[in-house]
Amino acid sequence: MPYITKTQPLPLLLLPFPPQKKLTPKMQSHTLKHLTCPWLLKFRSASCTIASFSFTQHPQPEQQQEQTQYSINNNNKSKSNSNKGGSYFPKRGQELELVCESLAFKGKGLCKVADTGFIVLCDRVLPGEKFVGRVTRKKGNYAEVTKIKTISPHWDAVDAPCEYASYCGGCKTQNLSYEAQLREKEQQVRDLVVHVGRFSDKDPENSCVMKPIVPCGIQFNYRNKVSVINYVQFGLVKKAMVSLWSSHLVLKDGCLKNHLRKGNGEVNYALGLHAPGFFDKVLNVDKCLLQSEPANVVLAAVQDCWRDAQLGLSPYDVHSHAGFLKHLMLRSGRYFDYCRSYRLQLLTFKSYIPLDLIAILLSRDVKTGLPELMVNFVTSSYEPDLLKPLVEKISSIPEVVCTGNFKFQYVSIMNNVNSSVGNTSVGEEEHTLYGKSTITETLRGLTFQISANSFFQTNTHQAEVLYKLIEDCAGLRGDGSEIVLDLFCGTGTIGLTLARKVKHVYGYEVVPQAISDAHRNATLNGISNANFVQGDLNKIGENFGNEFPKPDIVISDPNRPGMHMKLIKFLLKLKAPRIVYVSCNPATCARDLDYLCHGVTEQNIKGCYKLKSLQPVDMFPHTPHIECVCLLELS
Ligand SMILES: C[S@@+](CC[C@H](N)C(=O)[O-])C[C@H]1O[C@@H](n2cnc3c(N)ncnc32)[C@H](O)[C@@H]1O
Repeated sequence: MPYITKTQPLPLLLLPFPPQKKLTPKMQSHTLKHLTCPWLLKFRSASCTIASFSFTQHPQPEQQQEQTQYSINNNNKSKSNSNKGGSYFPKRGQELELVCESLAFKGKGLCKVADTGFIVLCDRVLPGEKFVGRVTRKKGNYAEVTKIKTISPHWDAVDAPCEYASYCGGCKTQNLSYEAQLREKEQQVRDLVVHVGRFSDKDPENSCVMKPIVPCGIQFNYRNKVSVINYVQFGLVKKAMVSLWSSHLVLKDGCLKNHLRKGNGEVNYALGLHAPGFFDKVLNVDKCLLQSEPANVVLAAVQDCWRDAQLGLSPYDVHSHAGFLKHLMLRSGRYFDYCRSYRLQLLTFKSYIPLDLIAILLSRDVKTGLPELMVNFVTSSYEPDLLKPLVEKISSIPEVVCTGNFKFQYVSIMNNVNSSVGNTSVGEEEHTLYGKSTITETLRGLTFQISANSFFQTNTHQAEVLYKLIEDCAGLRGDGSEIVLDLFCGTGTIGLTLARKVKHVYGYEVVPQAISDAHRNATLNGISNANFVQGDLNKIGENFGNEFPKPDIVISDPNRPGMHMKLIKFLLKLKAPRIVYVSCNPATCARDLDYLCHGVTEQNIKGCYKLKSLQPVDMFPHTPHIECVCLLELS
C-alpha cells in the first residue's frame, strides 16, 4: 500500500478540560498525575502508600524541629525561620552548610539540611560536594539555594574543558567526571522507576529489568544542531542593565552579572547562549564544545563581522521588539564520526594530526558522503541584501565549502523570517540564500533530508545506538509480517528504519512539516510501506485506531510531557503485544509505565503490561538529559 501523500488529520476531539482551569474531582480523573517534584519522592517515599499515591508532598515530622545550629549567618534567627505549622523552613538569604547528595532531574544538586531532612536544591554543585549555599527561593516545601563557596569538592570533580562551563546553561556537569555523570543519571532513573513507577527494587522480578546506562562514545562535538532547546540557543539579544564595557557576562557571587556599556554609553550586544534563567541575557560565546568544529568556524566568522557598523545589522531587542537579527542556528552532519574514522586510520602512523587537517586530507579522496552544514539566520523581516555580506563570508570559508581540490563540506544558508514578538526560531517564511534548502544525514543505512525546522535526533552518533536498541526491543520475527504503529514519529526516522523488516508502518505526528519530511524520506529511501499522518495525539477521539490494523508493535516516543491520558487509555484498550516506549524524560516515563503496568487506580482501569526492560541511554554528555528505551509486553 503506498504511503499517504496528503496529510490526513486525526479524528480530533478537543480536550474537555483546559489545564489552566481549576480541576473538579471528575476532571482530575481525566488528567495525569502531577510530577512537579518527582525527586522529592525518593526522600519522602515513606509518606506515600502504594494505594493512594500522592504527589502533593508534606513536610515530615522530623522536619518540624526548629533549627539553629545549621545556619551559619551571623545574624541568623533560626527560630523565626519556622513556618506557621512549626515545621522547619529556612529564611530567604539564610546561609546553610550543605552536602550535595545526588543530582535531580534538571542537574540541580539535591541536599538535605542536616538533621531536619528539609530539602534544598542548588545549581552547579556536585554529589559529595560540601558547600555554603544562600537561600534564594522558597518553593512549596523545599527551597532553592545559590552556591556561595565550596568547602570541599567531590572527588569525581574534574576541570571543565570549556571556558564558559561554570555559567553557561548548556553543560551543567562538565566538571564531573564522565563516569560519575553516568552513575548519577542511572541512579536518577532507578529512583524514579521505584518511587514514581512503583516498580519495587525489592521485587526479584524487577531486579533484572533495569539495565545499566549506555554511555555515549563521544563526549564533545556531538550535537548536530544548536537551537532553542535546553538553553543552548544562539540569539542576538540586547543585554539589559549595562554598566561597564565588556563583551562577556561574568560570574560574581554565584550570579551572572553584566559587565558592559562602552565609555560613550552605547549599549553592548551579544551573540551566544542564553544565560540560565534569563530570557533577555545572552552569554557571548565564540565556541561551543558540544557542536561540530565546522559549526564553530562559522560561529567565529559571524562573530568576527556582525558588529561592523558598516553592515547595518541591528540585533533584535526582546524588550522593544526592534531590530533585525534574531537567531543563528547551526546544523551539521556527522563531522565527528567522519573525522574519527580517519583519525583512527591515521593514528596507525603514530602521528598526531589535527582533526581539521584530517578532514581536509580525507575529503580529497571522497566525492560523496561529506558532512554537510546548514546555517540558518532567523530575522524579523526579509532583507536579503543586509545578509549578503554574511553569506559571502560564510560561503568563502575554506573549511566549510568546496574550494579547489579540498571538498570538505557542503553548506546551505537559509533565512527564516519571523516577524512575531516571540523569541521562536521557526520562521513564518523560509528563503534559501545559498546552496539547497536541506542537508542530508544518514542513520542506520537510510538517508534523511533535514530542513531548517524539522526535528532530527540531535546526537546522530548516539541515535544509531538508540535506534538499534529500539529495534532489538521490537523483537522482529524476521518474516516481514508485523504491523508497527510509530507514535510521535517526527520525520519518520524510527518507523522508516524498521520499515524494510516489517509489513507496514503507521506514523502519527503533530507537526505538518515533519510529516512532509517523513513522506520525502520514505520516497528518498524507496520505502512504500509507511503511512504518516498529521494529528495531535493529545486529542485523539473514539475513532482513533480505525484507520490502521491492530499493530504487533507500538513505538511511542513522546516529548517531555509524556503521553496524554487519552493515549494511555487507548493503548490499554488496544492491547498490542509489545510497546517500545522511548522517553526523553524519566519522570513522565516512570509515570506512564506505572499506568500501563499497574493501571489507573483513580479511574478503576487495570494495567495490562509487564515491564520487561528499561535501558537508560546517555545521548547528551555534560547535560542533565537522559533517554530511556523501555520494553513492555502484554501480560
Ligand atoms: C522526542 S520527538 C521524537 C521524534 C521521532 N520519534 C524521532 O526519533 O526522531 C517527539 C515528537 O513528538 C511530536 N509531538 C509532540 N507532541 C505531540 C502531540 N501532541 N501529538 C503528536 N505528536 C506530538 C513532536 O513534534 C516530535 O516530533
